[in-house]
Amino acid sequence: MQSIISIQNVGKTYAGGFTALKSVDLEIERGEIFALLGPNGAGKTTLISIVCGITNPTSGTVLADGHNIQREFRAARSKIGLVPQELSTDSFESVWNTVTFSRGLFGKAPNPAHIEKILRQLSLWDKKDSRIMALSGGMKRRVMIAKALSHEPAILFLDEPTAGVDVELRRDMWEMVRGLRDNGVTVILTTHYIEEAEEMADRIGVINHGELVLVEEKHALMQKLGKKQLTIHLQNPIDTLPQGLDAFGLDLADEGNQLVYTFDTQREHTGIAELLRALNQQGIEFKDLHSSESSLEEIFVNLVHQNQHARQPAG
Ligand SMILES: Nc1ncnc2c1ncn2[C@@H]1O[C@H](COP(=O)(O)OP(=O)(O)OP(=O)(O)O)[C@@H](O)[C@H]1O
Repeated sequence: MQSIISIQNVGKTYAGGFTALKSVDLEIERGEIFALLGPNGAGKTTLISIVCGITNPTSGTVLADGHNIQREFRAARSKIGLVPQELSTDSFESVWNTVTFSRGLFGKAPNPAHIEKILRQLSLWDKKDSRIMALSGGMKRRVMIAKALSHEPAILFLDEPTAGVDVELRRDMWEMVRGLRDNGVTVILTTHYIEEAEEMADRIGVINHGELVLVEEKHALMQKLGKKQLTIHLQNPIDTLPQGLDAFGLDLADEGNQLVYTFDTQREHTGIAELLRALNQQGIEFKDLHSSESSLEEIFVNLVHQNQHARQPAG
């Protein structure tokens, strides 16, 4: 099946000569939640702005549901809802009028039932007659989402949707995004909260210095790059590691009370059985074992770090 968004060879050099995107290729599948991660200034907003037709690329093409964003702007844009990073809604208008007006901008016939549905979904129904400027920051953010959904887009972009919102609203928004996906909407979000990507995304793309350094299904990514650690709590502390355990690359922790064994989740044999046998042979007794998996956050930090090292000139 054709991807809902096709980004081919997209590059962007700003007027001042700064290259924010090099040559990005990315296919977004219909109905997925795709999280775009990257440090500040990596090029996430630039990429989103190009896909939404707000910024022109210096090279390459973008198709939204088969429509070229530059040559067929109206058709392509009508497929897209965008919730920008900055809250720009601060008017005297009511919530209802604001959201209804947004729909009209896309040339869609009025549909009060649809507007009511999204306001209810976003817990804004009882605020429908309130002026935007009288709402809290969290409520304003919900209005931004309602506006983006007003014309029934097939694709929703959320640029940092939960920056600065409280935990409750964040959870509500995750719930809402999942609901949208269940209704067939494709969601692309950027976030600095790795937890958010870990919780929500089907696939993850990592962008760094204007390059897409990785695109992977979330579980595969965690499987592939994740490391597991086994912590062995010893019966009696030891000062040094016996030579017989050299092959395992163990670390001594907690003043000799713990041994930490790190292994790749990808490997067929974890080596745990051998390690436990070796401990037994060395007469090292333990009272507890505890294993943990690296989080997406650790994986992400490693990736961005590696990428930075790779970019530094040798010498
Ligand atoms: N209009 C512009 N003119 C010149 N440079 C720009 C312009 N807009 C963005 N940039 C630069 O392009 C780079 C990428 O910016 P962009 O906003 O896309 O990053 P981002 O990944 O969204 O960052 P953040 O996480 O901080 O939002 C930055 O170095 C930024 O300074």
